[in-house]
Amino acid sequence: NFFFHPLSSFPAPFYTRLTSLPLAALSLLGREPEFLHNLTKKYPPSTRAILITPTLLFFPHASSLKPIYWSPTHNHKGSLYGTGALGPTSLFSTIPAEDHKSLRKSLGGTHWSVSYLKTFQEPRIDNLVTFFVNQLSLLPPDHEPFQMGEKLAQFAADVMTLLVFGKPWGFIAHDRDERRLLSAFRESLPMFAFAARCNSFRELILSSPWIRGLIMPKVDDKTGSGYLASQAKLAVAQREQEREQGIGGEGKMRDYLDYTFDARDGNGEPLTRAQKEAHATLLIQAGADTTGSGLGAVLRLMLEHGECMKKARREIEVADEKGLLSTPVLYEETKQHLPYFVACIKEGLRVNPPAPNLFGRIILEKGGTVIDGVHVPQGAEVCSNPYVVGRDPELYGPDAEAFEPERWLNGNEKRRAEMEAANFVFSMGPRVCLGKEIAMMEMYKVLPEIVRRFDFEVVSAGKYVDRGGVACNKDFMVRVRRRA
Ligand code: HEM
Repeated sequence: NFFFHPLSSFPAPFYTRLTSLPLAALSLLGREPEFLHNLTKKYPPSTRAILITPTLLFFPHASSLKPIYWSPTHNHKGSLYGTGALGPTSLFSTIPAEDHKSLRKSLGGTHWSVSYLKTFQEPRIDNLVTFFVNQLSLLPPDHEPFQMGEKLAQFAADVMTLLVFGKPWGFIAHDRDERRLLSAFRESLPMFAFAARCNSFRELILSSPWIRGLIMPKVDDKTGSGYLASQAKLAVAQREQEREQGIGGEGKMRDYLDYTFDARDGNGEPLTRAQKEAHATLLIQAGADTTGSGLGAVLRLMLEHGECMKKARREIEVADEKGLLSTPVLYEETKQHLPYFVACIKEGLRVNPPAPNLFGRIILEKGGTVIDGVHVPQGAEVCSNPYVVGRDPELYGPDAEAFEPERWLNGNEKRRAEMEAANFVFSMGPRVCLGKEIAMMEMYKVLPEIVRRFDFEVVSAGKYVDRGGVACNKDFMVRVRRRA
């Protein structure tokens, strides 16, 4: 590793050059994002890439994102995805670029676009926003403080179960983590993140069918991802039956499971049952806790920065006085009439990205390639991380670490366009998050609506904590009071 490895000439602390264990351990402890950020600061700004395991090259600057993630030739995912953490292979865990391209073509489509969402799904999300607000309104003024981050994650989980299966699972109605969907997922992630980074653990231990049998979720589990997989199985079987009987399909309110029946693979064949089930499972896993984390982080940061909250609330009041906002607020209204609130959302996601993970890609080009001015040999695994590139002083300036929504509104237009283009919260390029617009729609609706309706008493400020690549808002405790 020190002398003969093709990546040996890249800068690295001796311990990351020696073994992948330090990074894996830091990830297990939830310290990876800060570690990478601090590591970046230890090298001069001219350092474009750092070796963070003996085989993994990390690019900390925003200028590296386009060459890594937009290149059709490096769309091949890296070993970080090889743990099977999310169950059977899905769009997310499909490694080869070509296979991904064809699966994405079949599962993508206009039903992921903003205009589709506004027409067909926003009214359904409105019902959940109203229900969420009503449930909070029922709390007595002296109620016990509760975990606001959890509440918002439960809202996001209801939205996802509604959009995928046609019915929310009742997270908001029962005020609990139904079937431990969120907590079981969170508990499993650090171990899988460890396995993703620690080459020997993954190759020697996780590849054993016996060990996999022990730790992987099972469809007869009564909770967590195993239960989710069993529900996806059941739902796919039911839809098949309904279609055979001529019920459902066209004309019916369509949810995302329905669209897996329309999807065709590269040969024009329908997806297999397993593919449909894996996709439904993936959408919930990828879209519930991540969106919940983002919702919690934005609200937490706004409350932490009282001036921002004041400004955002004033903006809502002015828009309300002019009669510009519906109840609940529509996506388009937030976009048009609440620019400061939108800036708070962008800034919150930049500072506390919900998925502060390493997104690895393999360089397959013959002779290697050049990324951010450095030559990377063929076969190397490269990655970046939204927490670190979101703090790149070259793009965001000396106050890159501060929460300053104004940066998205004021100043140089060219710089703002560069910031938009370098937004890595949802990744970018051919493997960009499929549900980005759904997540943004949730943010643009439920956050302004609760800020409009409630005062928040922060009992415990809470903090941003990484748990195996998905962050949460730990101990963010509030009391809420309905505003007049
Ligand atoms: C704030 C919330 C969210 C964040 C931060 C987020 C982040 C991401 C990121 C970073 C990726 C790319 C991973 C990679 O390159 O390997 C991704 C992929 C994906 N996300 Fe999201 N996501 C969010 C919400 C959602 C929602 C709501 C859904 C579903 C409706 C969703 C579905 C997916 C899917 C299916 C993929 C795989 C796409 C592909 O590989 O083609 N995500 N997400």
